[in-house]
Amino acid sequence: MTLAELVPSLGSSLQAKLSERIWPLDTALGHDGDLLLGGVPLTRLAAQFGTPSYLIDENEVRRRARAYRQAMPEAEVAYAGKALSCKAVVRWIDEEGLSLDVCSAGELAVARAVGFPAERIVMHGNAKTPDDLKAAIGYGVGRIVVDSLDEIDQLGSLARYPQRVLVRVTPGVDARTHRAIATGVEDQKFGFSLASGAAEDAVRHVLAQPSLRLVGLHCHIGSQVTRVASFELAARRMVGLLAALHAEHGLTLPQLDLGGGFAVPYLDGEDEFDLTGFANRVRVAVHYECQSHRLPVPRLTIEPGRSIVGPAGVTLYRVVNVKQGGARTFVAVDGGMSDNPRPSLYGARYSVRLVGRHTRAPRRPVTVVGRHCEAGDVLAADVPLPQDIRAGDLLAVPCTGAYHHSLASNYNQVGRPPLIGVRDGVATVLVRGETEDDLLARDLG
Ligand SMILES: Cc1ncc(COP(=O)(O)O)c(C=O)c1O
Ligand SMILES: N[C@@H](CCCC[NH3+])C(=O)O
Repeated sequence: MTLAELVPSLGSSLQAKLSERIWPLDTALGHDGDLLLGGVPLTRLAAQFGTPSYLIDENEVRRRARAYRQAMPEAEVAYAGKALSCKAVVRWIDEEGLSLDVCSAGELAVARAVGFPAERIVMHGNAKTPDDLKAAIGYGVGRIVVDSLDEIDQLGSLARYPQRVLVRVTPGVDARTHRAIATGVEDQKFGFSLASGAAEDAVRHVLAQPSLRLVGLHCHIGSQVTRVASFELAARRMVGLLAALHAEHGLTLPQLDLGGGFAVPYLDGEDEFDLTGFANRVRVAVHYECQSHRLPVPRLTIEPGRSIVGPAGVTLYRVVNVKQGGARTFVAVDGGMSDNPRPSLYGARYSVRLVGRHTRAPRRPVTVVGRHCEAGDVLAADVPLPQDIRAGDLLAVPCTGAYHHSLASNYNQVGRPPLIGVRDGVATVLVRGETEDDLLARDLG
């Protein structure tokens, strides 16, 4: 069963729902080609907040958070804040009873600002700075996931017993995702290799630090992972390591964190991740392996980021011009790689929809490009849009809630767009957009 089928919609709408599954569940068709997100017309949001704007549907985020808890009630679900971190979203996550994965003092500061319970915070990072570690210790975060021998030494001298830690392990599992976001394979910067014995060395190193208390192991095989079998394999290998540590040190580690990485569909027709299948197969694999090694079953943690917030987000753009260039028609919008670098980084593909007017014009493939000074600033190649698309039209891009706001830049001195929350017909500015004054204020000349 997929996440969309697991939990019924929280909100209700009298309007017709969109059949495409890439929009938040409550997205409704409005008048004259408008769409309603969280009960608010997109044309009204564009008029009120300008474009580009990031929109996030609060009910969709909450629904997804609940679906994870429901699919794995025995596990801890820690939202990965790197996907989208701001006070409101972190507050929703807290209210839904999830834990939180942070990977910098900055992400922790957001959690602290809303009083997120420290014991439900896990800190990650392959190169945590002394400031990151001090912030984590200062707030008393529940667990720190150590990722290098240097870090273990440093944390050992900064922390007071019992600072709980997990060791990040690279299990040697190829999750068959984009190379830049595949983190379970050998020969890369994250974690300690299982195959080489580095993970067991790291455990010995932690055990030698009197201020640290080892409570478990962690792995994260990558992001936008579609294959449940990859998670299952990683889980088996991790239990194998728990068993080896039990044999060598007599250690019974109570926690096993299997990371995040659950894929979401970006294009209509792409499959939803099989969340129930994942939960069942991983549960069975862990129980089976534990039984065969005569180990107690550890408490599992999973860390979904993208799959909690990605499909809850929509970005609005205004068309600036339409140009025939060689073989292609370019539709240039008022945003681009500064608000969405994913196409340039990962070759990510998106669907684009004209909003706010009806047209009978046939659709033809166009290339939606941004405003930045790079030929590679393409937001969506070969997407069908009506032939009469023109300057001033409003475009909406779904599935932009994860790794858009958090990856945004100020390239070409462009201010980052606002983040607008929508829920039950009400829109709220969650993070205001950056102005030229904001950018100039940091420039001390
Ligand atoms: C340690 C860790 N946990 C969780 C995540 C969240 O991944 P995703 O957003 O793909 O669920 C990441 C990012 O890939 C990560 O590095
Ligand atoms: N930024 C990546 C995901 C990184 C996951 C974090 N480890 C993306 O947009 O797909």
